[in-house]
Amino acid sequence: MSLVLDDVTLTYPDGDGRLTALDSVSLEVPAGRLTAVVGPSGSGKSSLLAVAATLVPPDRGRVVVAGTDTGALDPAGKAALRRERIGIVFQQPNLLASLTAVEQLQVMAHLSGAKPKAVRERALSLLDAVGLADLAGRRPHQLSGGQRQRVTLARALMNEPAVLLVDEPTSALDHERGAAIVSLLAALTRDRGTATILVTHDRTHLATADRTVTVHDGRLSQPPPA
Ligand SMILES: Nc1ncnc2c1ncn2[C@@H]1O[C@H](COP(=O)(O)OP(=O)(O)OP(=O)(O)O)[C@@H](O)[C@H]1O
Repeated sequence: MSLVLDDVTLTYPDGDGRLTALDSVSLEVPAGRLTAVVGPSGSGKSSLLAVAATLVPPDRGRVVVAGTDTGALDPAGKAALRRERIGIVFQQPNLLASLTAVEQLQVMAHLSGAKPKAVRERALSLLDAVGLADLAGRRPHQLSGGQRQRVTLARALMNEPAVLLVDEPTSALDHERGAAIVSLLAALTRDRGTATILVTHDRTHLATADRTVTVHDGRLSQPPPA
């Protein structure tokens, strides 16, 4: 298992008390498999991703990323783990306006100490994998919304993450382009062997996933009926 959440509870301050965003959540995401997470607004989906990304520590329970129990890590250790083992894709493609597509990927490897030529080759090969081989020299304003989201997917894979966390990547896209992004995500998950979580509100994407879990009031439940 590349990502394990074991009996995770997360609360936020709420007036005089605490709001339980995740309630004893356990989830195992194997390498090379796409797990979709669905649930109503406010049910805890983003909180689940934030805990899995080690951005928010749980009140209770364990988060194990690629065999590392993250509870034992200090902030620097968590930052290194995020950099080296976790790829994150947010709802909006947060690309840097002044950089070309290939440069967006190259900056990810800036701290890794890899040789610039090898970094550029990897960046170009990932852009090829997401169907953008011809657009490597374009800046974000010269790309469509779907193309920008493809760049963010390729960028998230730059450091060969074991875990890929993807939050509503299709919310800014029409249905057809959204479906194409999810199919691409499923193919990349299998090809690259990442343990992938996809948060989505679009149930038509679920057929593409290997497994679906539903969050309700911070609790995970079994797959919904098709
Ligand atoms: N930083 C925070 N402080 C306090 N409460 C929070 C915080 N972040 C989220 N919450 C609350 O925790 C619960 C779960 O929120 P979360 O963002 O995880 O839900 P979600 O399923 O991702 O929602 P959406 O689909 O609308 O994005 C909600 O009741 C929300 O109001």
